[in-house]
Amino acid sequence: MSVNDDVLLVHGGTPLEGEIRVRGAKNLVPKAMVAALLGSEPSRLRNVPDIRDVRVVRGLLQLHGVTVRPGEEPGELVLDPTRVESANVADIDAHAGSSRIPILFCGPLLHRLGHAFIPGLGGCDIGGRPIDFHFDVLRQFGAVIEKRADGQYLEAPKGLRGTKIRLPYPSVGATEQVLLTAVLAEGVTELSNAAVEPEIEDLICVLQKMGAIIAMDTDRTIRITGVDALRGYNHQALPDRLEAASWASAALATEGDIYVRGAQQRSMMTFLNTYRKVGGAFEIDDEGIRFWHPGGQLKSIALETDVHPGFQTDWQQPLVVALTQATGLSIIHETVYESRLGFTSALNQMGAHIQLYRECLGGSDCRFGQRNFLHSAVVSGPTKLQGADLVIPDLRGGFSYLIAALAAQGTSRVHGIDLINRGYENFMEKLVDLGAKVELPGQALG
Ligand SMILES: CC(=O)N[C@H]1[C@@H](OP(=O)(O)OP(=O)(O)OC[C@H]2O[C@@H](n3ccc(=O)[nH]c3=O)[C@H](O)[C@@H]2O)O[C@H](CO)[C@@H](O)[C@@H]1O
Ligand SMILES: C=C(OP(=O)(O)O)C(=O)O
Repeated sequence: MSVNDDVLLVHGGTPLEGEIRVRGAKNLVPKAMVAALLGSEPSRLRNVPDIRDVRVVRGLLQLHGVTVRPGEEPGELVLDPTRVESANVADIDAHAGSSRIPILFCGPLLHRLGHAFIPGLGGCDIGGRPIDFHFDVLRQFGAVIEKRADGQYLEAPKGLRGTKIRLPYPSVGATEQVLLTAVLAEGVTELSNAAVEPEIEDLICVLQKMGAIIAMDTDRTIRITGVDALRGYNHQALPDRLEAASWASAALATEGDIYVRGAQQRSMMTFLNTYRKVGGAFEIDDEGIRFWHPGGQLKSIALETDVHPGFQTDWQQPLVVALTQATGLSIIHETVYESRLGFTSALNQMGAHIQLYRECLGGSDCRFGQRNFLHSAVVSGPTKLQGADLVIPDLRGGFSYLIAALAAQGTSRVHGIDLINRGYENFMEKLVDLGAKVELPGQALG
């Protein structure tokens, strides 16, 4: 995509109507691809979306000697890790790209090669995003970590041994780090205060198919019994509940009606409850979920993001755009990332009334109270939005700006749209299919 392609003109005021499809989850697929590194034979992953985070991990795996090729059905990848030991790894930095995933190569590479090099990480700029939990748990397994100018170098001189770990916070990435390391470690690992997001359960399903022994208790404890070797897997990735919720929020904000094929009730229950409280309508069938604005006024709500089964933080930004159209004061308390509300200043430029606070507004005190982070918001609505010049700050913030521009009167210029390709497959085609009036300057869409 050239620099000029990275701007989208959005002519707002048209409800989004029609059907789109979501495929495998951005927060599962790249991790399942990394899991293939642990196997002694090829794995098949189905329902793989064509998004940048998948391409980045594909490049990293290939660099490590994994052959990745399309399978028989569309969206299927076959990952063959049988030649990892003979790979000559070079130029890893160039492939790290914008994703968080390279950190999850640690355990699998330590098992296979006895060493690993992890370059700087990407991912959304929505808080400090430290990786201290990852390195703490790897040390507990027996890894030795050396910080170098261009990244982290790891070795496991005595191999990796099962251990008892308690996470300070139920981090998704650190839980996955433990899973991907413990399955081939010697002995039993007991992880408490683990994250239990649906994508983690799906990763556990992948690992169990490979031959791992993993038990999940009801109290955030996961017990992994290390095994000597793992096979390949054949797995259909769970659908992207975060993308599905983004389109649901778009339907609400634009007074539209969108059938999201692939959306699943089970992984979206908390979102669906909130959607209903706001006044959004939905109807669930075996193939997907239809989301629509039923007419009348939307209702303001108090919303707190949290780890699963709480309200997922990645659902927050798109829903906030819809809340600018709700009557009264909505309160948002972001408890997962300290800086995930900065995107609201552009919404204010468009006519929204959103005030940020350092205090924990809403139900509970969180890690960010008293620490000077603007992590609570009060949204006062409804407000008419006007088109504006917008610069995309991060993945979900970017999609939120698209929704705001579509809900607004007039034309917006949305800069930096390529970032949205990191987690939304074919989003421009989907917008066109839903009747959005969008154009890439100098090019026809749809
Ligand atoms: C690729 C992927 O799956 N990304 C998801 C994953 O990110 P990711 O796995 O990076 O998020 P985590 O759950 O680890 O982060 C949650 C919190 O823990 C903190 N933390 C995390 C690790 C660490 O070593 N130290 C530390 O302090 C973070 O700063 C953050 O405040 O889960 C997030 C929370 O559901 C989602 O928003 C992201 O979309
Ligand atoms: C924060 C997100 O992703 P990542 O962890 O990949 O930056 C996201 O998907 O909203």
